[in-house]
Amino acid sequence: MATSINGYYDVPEGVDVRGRYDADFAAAILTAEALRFVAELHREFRGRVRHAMGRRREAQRRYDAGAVPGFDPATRLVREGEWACAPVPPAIADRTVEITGPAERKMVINALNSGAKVFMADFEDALSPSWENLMRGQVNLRDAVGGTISFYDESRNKLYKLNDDKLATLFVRPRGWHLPEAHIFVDGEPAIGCLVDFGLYFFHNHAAFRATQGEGFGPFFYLPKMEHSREAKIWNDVFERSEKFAGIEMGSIRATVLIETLPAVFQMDEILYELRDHSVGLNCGRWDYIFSYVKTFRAHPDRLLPDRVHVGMAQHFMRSYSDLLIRTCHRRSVHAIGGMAAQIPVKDDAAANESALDLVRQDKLREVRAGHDGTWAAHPALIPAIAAVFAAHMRDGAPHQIRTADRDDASTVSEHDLLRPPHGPRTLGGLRLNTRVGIQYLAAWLVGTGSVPLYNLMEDAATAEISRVQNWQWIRYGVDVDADGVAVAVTRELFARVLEEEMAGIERAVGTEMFRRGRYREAARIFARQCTAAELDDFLTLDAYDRIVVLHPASASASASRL
Ligand SMILES: CC(=O)SCCNC(=O)CCNC(=O)[C@H](O)C(C)(C)COP(=O)(O)OP(=O)(O)OC[C@H]1O[C@@H](n2cnc3c(N)ncnc32)[C@H](O)[C@@H]1OP(=O)(O)O
Ligand SMILES: O=CC(=O)O
Ligand SMILES: [Mg+2]
Repeated sequence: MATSINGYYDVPEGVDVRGRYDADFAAAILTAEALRFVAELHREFRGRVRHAMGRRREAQRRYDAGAVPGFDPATRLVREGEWACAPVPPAIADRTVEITGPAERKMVINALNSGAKVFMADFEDALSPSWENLMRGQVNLRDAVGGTISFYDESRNKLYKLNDDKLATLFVRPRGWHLPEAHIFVDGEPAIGCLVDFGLYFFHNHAAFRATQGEGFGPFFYLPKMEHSREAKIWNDVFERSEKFAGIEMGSIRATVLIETLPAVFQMDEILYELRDHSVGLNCGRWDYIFSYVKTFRAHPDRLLPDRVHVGMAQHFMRSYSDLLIRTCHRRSVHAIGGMAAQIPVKDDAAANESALDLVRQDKLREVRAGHDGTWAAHPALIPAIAAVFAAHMRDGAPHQIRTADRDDASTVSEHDLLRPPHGPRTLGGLRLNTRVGIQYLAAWLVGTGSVPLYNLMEDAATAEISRVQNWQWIRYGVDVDADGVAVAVTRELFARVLEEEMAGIERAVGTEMFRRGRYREAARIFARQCTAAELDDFLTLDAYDRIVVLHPASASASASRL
């Protein structure tokens, strides 16, 4: 039932919705019952989330004082013990190609029709978390699960709707634990963002999903940016609480955790253990992982990164991470999913397009040979090539390699392997590229677009973070970069000049009118402040979040407090 009173959302006790009123949101998503469910999750788990965020800060203080992350002696028995996660549900035994993308209407339809086995609808790296994007995303997913989603593109006179068969199975990625939702207040504080994403989606879709997609299981989730198994335990308890609420069997909800922070690589067994009844594996979130390496070691000038383009999966620390992840997952009977190659189709240059495709194929070949059970695709046009590589190289023609690639050789991967600094050149070109990309990404994010094509690569929040923290690191330690054969120290002055020149370059490239209408100057100010801050900010998107918060009524406070 539509739940509005004179253009206001009908909210339960203690809940205040400060986002724009929209009759569709009120009718389809922000019902009093759904908001009550979200508020109950928030109330039950806020203390533990706050504690977990505090423990993150404590750990970072230890790293800042010279410590390095490592395996926890207290949980040795979990790592060494023989146990397995619950069996993989049949509906997702085959996850060889998973397409990802923001929960935007046309993209949701295209992704579900894409031929991929799974579609991960993203409220995280690929989505700018504005009120409109989040709520429209929820409406889109509800229509997708209900099978009614369609979209009419006027400019093309084209109607988008779901295929009759072979749709991808839906996973949803809520935001990380650190982000608040400033448009929904519970008991006077902003709601925990990921519990809003999870709670609204679960409330409206669990029954339909299990009936039409999950073959009795589900809904399915991807869980981002965790740093410790205590955070996985919170998710596990959120799932159990939700299953009880819905009256469905324990273990119905399933989730794949992204291992995309450096501390988490030492917690993979522990994370799977906490989620053992709800787990369907781990994923190599390589871009946030690189970002996290810099952030974790922000006080360690002996661990500086080379140019972003050189920090690939062939670096020793990245290969070790992927190998250990595969071994850990297969030992616990779940999928080890690969990551995202950054290359996307090049539209107007056949040769460049072929080389991009070739780089994607090489990346996927490395993954399937290493033992990954599936991988990510950023764009539908990449799916046939990726699927072909996996089909040709999966061991024994099975839908996964859980039992055929044990990777016991990776049991020797050590702390030293996982932490070994990457090598490669640092160049002025790298500083320029970081700056150009970081500003353009942030400008897009501020106007509501969370994933963009830039210089023929996919850029999202995770890749933009690398640009930001790498610049910060180089400025902070005044590193020498190669400028056409001459060593030049990166100073604030050099960065200021680079920024000015890159802004001029962006203006030339996008045109004066677009530059004026876009939020490039604001993006440059935020990016510059972050790159030159005395202390490295935790997240670019947390700092910039207040700038996309639009409250109704306007009298409400515009500032989201930190969790
Ligand atoms: C680090 C990480 O977290 S990775 C995971 C998060 N990142 C992502 O999910 C990125 C997903 N990919 C994308 O957003 C886009 O592909 C981009 C931004 C990289 C490229 O976008 P564009 O250059 O605009 O794509 P392009 O114009 O080639 O799109 C062509 C068609 O493919 C569709 N398409 C492109 N990417 C996707 C996708 N990921 N899912 C569904 N459809 C897609 C477009 O909707 C478009 O459809 P149309 O022809 O019906 O209009
Ligand atoms: O979320 C994925 C990543 O690479 O980051
Ligand atoms: Mg990520």
